[in-house]
Amino acid sequence: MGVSEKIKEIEEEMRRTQKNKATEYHLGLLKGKLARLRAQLLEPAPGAGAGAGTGFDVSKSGDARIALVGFPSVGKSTLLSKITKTKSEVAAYSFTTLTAIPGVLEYGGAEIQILDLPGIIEGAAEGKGRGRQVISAAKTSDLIMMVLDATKKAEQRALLERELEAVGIRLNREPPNIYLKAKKAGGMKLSFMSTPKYLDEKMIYNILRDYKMLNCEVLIRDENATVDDFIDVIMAPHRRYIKCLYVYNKIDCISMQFLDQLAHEDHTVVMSCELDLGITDVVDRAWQELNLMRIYTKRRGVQPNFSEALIVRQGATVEDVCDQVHRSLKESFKYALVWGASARHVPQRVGLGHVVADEDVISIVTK
Ligand SMILES: Nc1nc2c(ncn2[C@@H]2O[C@H](COP(=O)(O)OP(=O)(O)OP(=O)(O)O)[C@@H](O)[C@H]2O)c(=O)[nH]1
Ligand SMILES: [K+]
Ligand SMILES: [Mg+2]
Repeated sequence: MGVSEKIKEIEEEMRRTQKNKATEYHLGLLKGKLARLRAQLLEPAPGAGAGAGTGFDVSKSGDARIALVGFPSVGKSTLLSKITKTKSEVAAYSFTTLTAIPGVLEYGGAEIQILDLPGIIEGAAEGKGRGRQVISAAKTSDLIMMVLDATKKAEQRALLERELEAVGIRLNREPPNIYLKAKKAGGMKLSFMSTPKYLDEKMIYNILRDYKMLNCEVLIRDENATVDDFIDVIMAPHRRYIKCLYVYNKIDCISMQFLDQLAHEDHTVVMSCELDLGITDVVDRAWQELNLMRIYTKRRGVQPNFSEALIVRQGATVEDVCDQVHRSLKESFKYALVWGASARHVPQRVGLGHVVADEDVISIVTK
């Protein structure tokens, strides 16, 4: 029996099994098995070369990567052509795009790689169409833009989410607050910060044994942790926690009332590529979700160059900015002058520990 068939069988058994106190442990084990099989599905078979589990052969470039994921003909390629200089073929029929098409979005001196991907359909995670390849490519991104057709049924979003979940992508979530460390000896050591509501010792020991993790240390820090969370922690190398922005396209074809409803959902933006509506909003929101900041450097007496930015993560300090310029810069650092949102007055004289803000201008003074 192939892996896909085994997965189907387990899913079938889970559907048949009634959820109650007596079946809870059995269901927990089935979940664990399912997670292992799904990970296997993504591993290319030995000797298969760059096969099933790998994404498309596009190397990463720029400061971050955004993947456009969605059903066929929702407007992914149309969007790529709007926000980058790359032209990806657009047509009214499904599967117009057959491979990954990279483009570059320039955003105030930052360069973001946008990957236009083939459309995926239900069953993608199990290998339908290019599904697995698309999802593997999505797994390498810093942000998934899930492009949705506003005129289609609301289920499309949940369907896609399920496909991404099935291959270990967790959208807009943090890793579970559970500590797990494999040991060489000493058996299974389990402790809790407070009594968990959805997990008990028996369940955890069962799953650990099933995964042959007979020597390990577990600390459940979150009382709301579930069996799925615990399996995610065991499967950590196969899990990716990625931000997702839901982008509803074709709002030119829906009522104002429905548009208003969509626009108020979390992590959601609406647009019409056809009418050129909301595109800048989509780009701004994507930038926000990436949680990056653009810092412009300025030399004494010279205007800063706003077409080139240093890209740092949210919470970065002047020290991180120095490291971006040059690895040894902080050794000769004396102080920095800062203009912008993080400065109390401009310019503010600051040290290495100063936390910068998006679009700050910084002048570094060395010894
Ligand atoms: N009404 C309307 N049609 C749109 C809009 N944006 C794109 N389209 C149309 O939708 C169709 C599909 O667009 P594509 O960009 O090829 O869609 P895709 O998601 O890349 O499709 P695949 O590559 O086949 O997965 C084309 O006929 C577009 O002209 C929009 O905002 N409104
Ligand atoms: K299309
Ligand atoms: Mg396309």
